[in-house]
Amino acid sequence: MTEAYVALEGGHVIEGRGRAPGTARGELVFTTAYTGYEESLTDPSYEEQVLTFSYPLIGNYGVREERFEDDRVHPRAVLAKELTDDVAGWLESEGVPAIDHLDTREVVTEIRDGGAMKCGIAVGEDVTEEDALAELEECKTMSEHTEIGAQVSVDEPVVHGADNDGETVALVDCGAKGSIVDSLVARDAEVHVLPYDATVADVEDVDPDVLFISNGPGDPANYEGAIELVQEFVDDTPVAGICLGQQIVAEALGGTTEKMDFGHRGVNQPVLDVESGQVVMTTQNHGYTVAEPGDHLEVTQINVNDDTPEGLDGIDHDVITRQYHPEANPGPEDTLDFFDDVLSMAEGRSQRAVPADD
Ligand SMILES: NC(=O)CC[C@H](N)C(=O)O
Repeated sequence: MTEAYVALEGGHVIEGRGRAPGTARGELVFTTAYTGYEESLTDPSYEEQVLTFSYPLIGNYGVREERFEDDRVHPRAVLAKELTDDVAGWLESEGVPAIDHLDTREVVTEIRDGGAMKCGIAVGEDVTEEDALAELEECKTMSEHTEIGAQVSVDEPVVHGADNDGETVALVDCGAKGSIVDSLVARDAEVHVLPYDATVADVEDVDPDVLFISNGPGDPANYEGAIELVQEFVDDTPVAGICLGQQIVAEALGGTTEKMDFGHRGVNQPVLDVESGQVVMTTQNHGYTVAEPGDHLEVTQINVNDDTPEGLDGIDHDVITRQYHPEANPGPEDTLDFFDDVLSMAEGRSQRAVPADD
């Protein structure tokens, strides 16, 4: 039988059943999502993390490419109570180690008590606990991955919806989920996906109606280029952001971010809209949060469980951001209208920029 070990920060080693071979290391996190494993596993925001599914059976409806958010699996390794052969085979073909038949309640409890932590993974015929511990030894914290944007971003600009007549969006790709592009294109936007380190001139070339900062992995402080773009354009161009995008916008406009203990990952996180009093169910996947919004941003939505900021509006600029994932995939579609709000804000800019003929 294949050996399989997870070495947790502090040296505790958990044993399971090997489902896809290899060694790996990363930040150990868990998601409570009970559906949408294909979307989660292809979400670039999981780059450099090891993903534990707390839901006990993963893979019961197969693996289909049309549900992928990107063209590869992003977590470094996958842990679950039970993985189907479909998912295990997919992970093996992607070279991503996978382990099941371990006590995921124990893993989740360790993370809840100790916070998201480093881990080492070893799966294979001849691997030992020491191999997993050696991986743990080499593991970096998320904020030490200073070049993580380069691992997940496009290298060159890519245009989607070139024939659309709607607003022009410059989407800074810090690891964008495909569904963000799809949600904008479906609303008639022309979306210019730009590398995470796009320059001011690159954005000026697009002359966007809105500058949109995507989701993405790692510490928002490591995206200096995107932070500068927001500072450069916010006076004249509406700005939107999702997840990492909200954190980058806050950093750019005088707010601060901080690491959470174990973050929010799942598809039923309740969010309160402060003004309307309405609660929506949201998809989340983040380990950092906005700590202070600063003087230029107002918190419009909060997480019902822990009051962390879930939505920000510009006080003196056209800015809207969300900490959760309005594009769903996986998860509930309660908040898709965020994209309508972003494009209405952009329309205001395009009307200002193009004076009426009459
Ligand atoms: N999904 C995301 O954009 C994640 C944002 C950031 N990397 C975090 O962990 O908080």
